[in-house]
Amino acid sequence: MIDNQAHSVKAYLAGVNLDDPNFDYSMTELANLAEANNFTVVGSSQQKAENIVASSYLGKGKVAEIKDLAQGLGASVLIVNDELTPVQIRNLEHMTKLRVIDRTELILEIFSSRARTKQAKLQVQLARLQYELPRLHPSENNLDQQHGSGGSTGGGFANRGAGESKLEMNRRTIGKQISAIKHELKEISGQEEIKAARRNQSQLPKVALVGYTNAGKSTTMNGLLKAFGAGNEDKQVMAKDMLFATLDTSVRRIDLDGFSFILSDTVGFVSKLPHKLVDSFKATLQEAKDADLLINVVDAADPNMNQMIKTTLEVLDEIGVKDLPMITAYNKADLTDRNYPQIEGGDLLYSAVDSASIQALAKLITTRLFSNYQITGLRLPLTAGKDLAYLHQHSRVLKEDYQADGIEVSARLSPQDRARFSAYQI
Ligand SMILES: Nc1nc2c(ncn2[C@@H]2O[C@H](COP(=O)(O)OP(=O)(O)OP(=O)(O)O)[C@@H](O)[C@H]2O)c(=O)[nH]1
Ligand SMILES: [Mg+2]
Repeated sequence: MIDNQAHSVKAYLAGVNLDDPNFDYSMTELANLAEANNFTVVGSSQQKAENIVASSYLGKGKVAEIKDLAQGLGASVLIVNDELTPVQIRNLEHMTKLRVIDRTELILEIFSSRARTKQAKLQVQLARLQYELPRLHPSENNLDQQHGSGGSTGGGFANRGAGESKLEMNRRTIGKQISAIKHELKEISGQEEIKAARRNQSQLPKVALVGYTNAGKSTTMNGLLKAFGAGNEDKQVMAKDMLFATLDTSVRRIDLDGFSFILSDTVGFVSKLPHKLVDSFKATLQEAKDADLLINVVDAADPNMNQMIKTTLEVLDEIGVKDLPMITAYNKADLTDRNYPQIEGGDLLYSAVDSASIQALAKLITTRLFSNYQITGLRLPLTAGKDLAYLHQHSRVLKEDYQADGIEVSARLSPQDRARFSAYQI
């Protein structure tokens, strides 16, 4: 565990640049992640190279240079821009005399400190244990370390045998914890009420807010809820100026004029999001996979906007979201000098805290989701209670009139539902 809550610890950053055009941006991100973890970033170095050095990530000369610079600036921690092997971390710590933290551990740590619900906590714990498992080392008393009570016990040759059996025990314990958590997560997602809620939700079109962390997804959800919350206006989600404020998925029904859909808000993205983390957040990200329309919320006031868009598209690809219709929603226009709200092509420049913007977003969603829906008149037999219930769940029923020979209904129907009820059309 990274323990820097009591006072801000000074950290030095380092990264290997393998001729990556986005390298500078990834270092900016690393600094933001470090600061989100309460570190004070005092300096940063990069090494241009063709390969990562297998034993120590950075080359020897660079390590010596960083050691001097970091010490001169009073840093006690070195944060590196990639996920390192256990050997690389140990060697770097040995060579620099600094505590070395890699990008994955940094992100895991932020997720740990933000997790509030049981599901989020279990998902983070799972990712953390999976990260730690291959990093157990015979010379380290890892489980003690995990509970914050000790560091390396520095196993020499003499206690190697004891160390190895301890290692086996630690591996077994972590392995058991991993299966227990997987089991518990499965149970949570299998709970009947959640399943029932999903079934109900699946009747209406689904829209998912996705995007880079801190772009304004939750604020956008709150704006739509406030204006069109269908009686759930007070079910606002948490929006906050920090990385990864949201770690769960919230799902709400939105009733626009004549149209309804299900809106979800979920965890934000960052580049090089650790695979294990993406993997353990599968359930949370499911909503985005099931969506009929994605709203990619972008911070239009951030100079790195284009890289953030690229990052979001990469993460979506990684979680298997492909070829879904998408609106790019350029948020925080109030922090730019441009006029808003403004619809351009299929996209929107807006501010999530501006009500005219929220109306424009709603209109755009309507156009994209419901353009081929039509108001349809039906006459159902009086015995068609099931059909009527279906219509209420799947569409917006605008009129329902009981007459002697049947129920006259007017509803806004998708092409599929128009075909389904064609026999009853009037
Ligand atoms: N000025 C301005 N600030 C905004 C706007 N939209 C959101 N914010 C602020 O941006 C910060 C992040 O907003 P959130 O809605 O929490 O962002 P998010 O995308 O849900 O972030 P994560 O859940 O952390 O990934 C908050 O401080 C919001 O108040 C906007 O249109 N204008
Ligand atoms: Mg959020």
